[in-house]
Amino acid sequence: MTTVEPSTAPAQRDRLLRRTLRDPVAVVCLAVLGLVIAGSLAAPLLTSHDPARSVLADTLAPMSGSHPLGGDGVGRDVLARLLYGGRTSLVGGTIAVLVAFAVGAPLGLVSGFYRGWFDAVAGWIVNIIMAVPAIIVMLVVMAAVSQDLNVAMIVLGVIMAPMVFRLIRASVLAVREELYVDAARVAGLGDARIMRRHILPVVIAPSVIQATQVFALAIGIQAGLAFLGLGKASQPSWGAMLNDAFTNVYNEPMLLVWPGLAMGLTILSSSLLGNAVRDALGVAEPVVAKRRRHRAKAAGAPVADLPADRLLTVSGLCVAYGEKTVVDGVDLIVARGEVLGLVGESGSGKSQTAFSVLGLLPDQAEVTADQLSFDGKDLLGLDLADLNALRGRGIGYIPQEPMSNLDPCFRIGFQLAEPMRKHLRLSRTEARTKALELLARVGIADPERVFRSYPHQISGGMAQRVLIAGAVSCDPRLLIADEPTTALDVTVQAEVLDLMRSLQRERGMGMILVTHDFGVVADICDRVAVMQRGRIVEAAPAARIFAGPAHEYTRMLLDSTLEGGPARGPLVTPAEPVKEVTS
Ligand SMILES: Nc1ncnc2c1ncn2[C@@H]1O[C@H](COP(=O)(O)OP(=O)(O)OP(=O)(O)O)[C@@H](O)[C@H]1O
Repeated sequence: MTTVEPSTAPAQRDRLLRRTLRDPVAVVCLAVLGLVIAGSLAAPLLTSHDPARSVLADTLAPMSGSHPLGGDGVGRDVLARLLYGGRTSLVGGTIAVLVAFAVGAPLGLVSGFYRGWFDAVAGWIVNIIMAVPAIIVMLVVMAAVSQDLNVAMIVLGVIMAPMVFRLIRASVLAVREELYVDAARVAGLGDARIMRRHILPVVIAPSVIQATQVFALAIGIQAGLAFLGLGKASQPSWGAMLNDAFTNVYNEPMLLVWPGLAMGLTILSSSLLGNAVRDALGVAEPVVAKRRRHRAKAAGAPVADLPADRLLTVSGLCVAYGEKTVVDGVDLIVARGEVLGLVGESGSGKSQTAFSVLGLLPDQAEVTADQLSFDGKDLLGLDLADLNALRGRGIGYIPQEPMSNLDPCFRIGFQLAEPMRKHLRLSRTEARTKALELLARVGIADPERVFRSYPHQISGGMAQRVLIAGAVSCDPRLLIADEPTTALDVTVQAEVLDLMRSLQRERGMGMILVTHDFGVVADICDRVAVMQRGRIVEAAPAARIFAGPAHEYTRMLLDSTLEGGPARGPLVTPAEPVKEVTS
């Protein structure tokens, strides 16, 4: 097995920066924020005026060489107040973010991870803080403790900590139930290690967006307080500038423009930058790209040498999570129009293999392969954009849980039409027509109604038909179906399998059917690869497997299916592969 060096934190940061900088919106936002930060840091160099000093003669002074943006209502230089006011806003926003995360993040992590009495007490305290009217508390603190706007920002940070707490707690709760976290526990990893490896990476992306929101909100609230006249007179701020500008709005309307513009641009840029960073974090690190880069250095078999009918070639595929190898040197081939059953007990690595082909594994997965090619294209050389174009168009995917794979917020029609508009460049009307045809094709009696429905308004069987329609909508050459019938009623299972088989024949698609059920294999598969503990132990035409399985593990799986008996425990056999005999 070829191994990939675990990526270092600086390398991850570099990758994140590079990905963020690929987004033009992020670049503009960074430029605006950079200007605001540079302007406020360089304020003493850019202006010689004291932002708090009034000169009667400069009251509402027009723009001039000595006052590039003029004077305000009490004769202070507007440019100086704008630049120094930026400092107040940026420092205030940063204080609020730091306090909110310093209080909310550890509490959220511990509460979500350990639950129990700590979670109950923390939840109770958080509810109390959230019930307190924030603005009144800040007014009281400013009146009783200090007029400094930074003190108000500390209070604001504490008041916003519950938002951070709830977000982080919810993220931790979502991930702590995952099987792989249980596996890490069972493997004897300590809590700190599990948190660092499995929990923190999940929490970072939502935290980034939350931090930018808290920052933007804090700047707005700070300006609001200053607008109300709070804060020290010696502390210039954009809010105080707005206050002065309103007093003189009829005489000098431009006074409103500068602080308004500075505030608007800063708040907008930090929010949009948060979205861009979140997107960059959310785009799965090119697990596949990792693998590709790795492979690019190695001499893989030239894709051009593959037989013309070969659709997918997987050779020497390995997937590891830290010390744990979950796919260990898997070789698979799928010919055009062929249905390959990938069979094995739960946890044998079937889904991980399928997700490797789709490039859908999480960041933590270390993936390597001697070869991974699809339809004559070396998947190892594709960048993320090409891979995205390939998913849907080249490779379709049918998941196990139909309901959780449909977004409850959008109508079925929208969810079906959107990929077609993107991949096939169809107009809204064309995509609608095609979606309705597809719904009819997958056996939905009233396509119009289902098209207009939300996911909760249809049954599980219908939802799976919708997902099948979606998977074939962009005419993929390979369909990967991960236990597509497991979540369905027995009576619906056979219909869905029939549907998949007829669609596959009619469109000549290759298919990988991930299943643990030999009954399903018998129904639909041409060839079978049997997986045990991350390895293919036997691969052969389906008829040959049914006639006489060569590997003991295959025999055991087959027996348990045919007997219809209770599931047996895992069979401990040497995972020695039985080589495929090509027919
Ligand atoms: N993110 C992860 N981190 C660590 N281990 C993981 C992760 N995801 C999956 N695994 C582990 O990889 C192994 C293979 O999982 P996989 O989902 O491929 O099994 P499967 O054969 O498809 O089983 P099932 O039929 O139950 O889905 C399992 O032991 C699983 O716990």
